[in-house]
Amino acid sequence: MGEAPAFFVDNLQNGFSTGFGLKSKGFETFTDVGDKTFVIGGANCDSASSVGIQIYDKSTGKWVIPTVLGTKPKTCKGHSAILLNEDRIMISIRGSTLDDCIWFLEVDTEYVKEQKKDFGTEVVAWSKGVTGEAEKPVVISGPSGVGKGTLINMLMKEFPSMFGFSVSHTTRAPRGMEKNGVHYHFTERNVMENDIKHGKFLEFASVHGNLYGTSIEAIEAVADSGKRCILDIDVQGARSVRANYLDAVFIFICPPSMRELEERLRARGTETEEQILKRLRNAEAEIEQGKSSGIFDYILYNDNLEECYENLMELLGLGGSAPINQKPSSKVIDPPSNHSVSKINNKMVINCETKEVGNEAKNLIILDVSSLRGGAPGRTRGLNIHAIDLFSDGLNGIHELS
Ligand SMILES: Nc1ncnc2c1ncn2[C@@H]1O[C@H](COP(=O)(O)OP(=O)(O)OP(=O)(O)O)[C@@H](O)[C@H]1O
Ligand SMILES: Nc1nc2c(ncn2[C@@H]2O[C@H](COP(=O)(O)O)[C@@H](O)[C@H]2O)c(=O)[nH]1
Repeated sequence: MGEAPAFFVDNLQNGFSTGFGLKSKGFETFTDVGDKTFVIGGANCDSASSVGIQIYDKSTGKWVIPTVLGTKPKTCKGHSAILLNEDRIMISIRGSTLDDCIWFLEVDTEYVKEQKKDFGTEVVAWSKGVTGEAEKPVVISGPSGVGKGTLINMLMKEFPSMFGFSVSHTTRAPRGMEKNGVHYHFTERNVMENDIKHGKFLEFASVHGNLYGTSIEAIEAVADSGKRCILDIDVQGARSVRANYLDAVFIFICPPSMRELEERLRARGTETEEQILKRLRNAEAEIEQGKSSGIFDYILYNDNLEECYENLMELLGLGGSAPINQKPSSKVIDPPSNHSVSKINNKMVINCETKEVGNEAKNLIILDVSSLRGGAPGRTRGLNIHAIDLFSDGLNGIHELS
C-alpha cells in the first residue's frame, strides 16, 4: 500500500456538539460535500426503523430533510462514513454481517441529479454494496398468450439454480392458481402509485387496463441470490428498461399468426371475452413495435414450443454442451462489531477489533472500490474485499473474499 491513510472519518459515537443546534442521539456522522454537510443517523429520522438523513446547507444556514430513495439500511448500533468520488458516501455499519455491512448514500451521482430535477427537492439515494458481478438479466416480451410464461417456466424448471424470476407488481386480480409473492405481488393501485412516486420501480406500464411494474428490489433480490434474473414484461416496459440503461438481453417472442395467438388465449381460459378481445387488439401494436423498434436483440417465433425453447436456450448459451454455471459458494468472515474506517487511494480499510477472554484479535477488511459499478437505483457492485487477521502475535493470514 505504501501510503499513510488520507484521513480518518469523524467518529461521533459518543455524542458531540454539533455547532448547528442539532440535538444529537449519539449515532450521527457528519460528511462535508461541497457546501453541504450530510448528517447520517440524525435525530430527525423519518423512520425509527432505518437510518435517517439531514442536510445542513452552509450557504443558506438552513437544514433540509431530503427525499430519500432506495431501500435503506436498518437502524444500527453506529456506523462510520467516508466520502468517495465527491458524489457518494460510503457507510460501514457496525455489528452487521459482511453482506449487509457496506452501503452507499449517493448525494450527487448522475442518478441523483436526475431525480433532483424530477422531485424539485434535495434527493439522496441508498444503494447496498455487494461483491462480485451479476449476470446480465434477460428481458422477455411478447403479446399476451404467445407463450412467454410457458417458456420461462421450462427454463426455471430445467435450470433452477441458474435463473430467478423477477416477481412483478400488478393491480390486476389473481387468477385461480396464482400465488401472491410468487407469480406477482398483487397490489392496490394507490399503494403501487405511491411506490412509483417514491422511485421504487425500475419500470412500470399500464397494460390491458391494469398497472404492472418491476420493482428495483425484485431484480436485486434475484441478483443477490446469485441467479440470473428473468423479466416477463410488455414492450413499453422493455423500452423503459432499455432507457434506464439496465444492461440486459432483450428477447421478443412472436406468435406464428394472430389466429394461433387467439386460439392459445382462448384455450388458456383465464380471461373474459372482453379481456381476450382487448389483449388481441393490443397484440397487433405490440408485435409491430417488437419487430421494428430496435429495442430487442433477438426475435424468436413460438410456433413449435420445443423448437422455440431450444432456440431460447441457444441464445442464453445453454445449448449443446455448454457448461452449466453453478452458484459460487460464498465465503464468510467474522462480522465487524466495533470498527473504524480510513481511506488509502482507492482502498478503504475497516479496522475491526474483537476482545475475547485471553485473546485480543484485530481484523482488517480492505475494500477495493476502484471498480465500482451500478449504484442507485439498485446495488453498487464490484466491491473487492480482502480480510486480514492480525492477532497479537502479528499477521496471521490474508483471505480473498471476492
Ligand atoms: N408453442 C405453443 N404451441 C401451443 N400452445 C402454446 C405454445 N406456447 C404456449 N402455449 C400455450 O398458450 C397459452 C398461453 O401461454 P402463456 O400463458 O405462456 O402466454 P404468455 O405469453 O405468458 O401470456 P401473458 O402475457 O398473458 O401472461 C398456454 O395455455 C400455453 O400452454
Ligand atoms: N411493463 C410491465 N409489463 C408486465 C410486468 N409484468 C407482467 N407484464 C406484462 O403484462 C402482460 C399481461 O400479463 P398477465 O399476467 O396479466 O397475463 C404481459 O404481456 C406481461 O409480459 C411488469 O412488471 N412490467
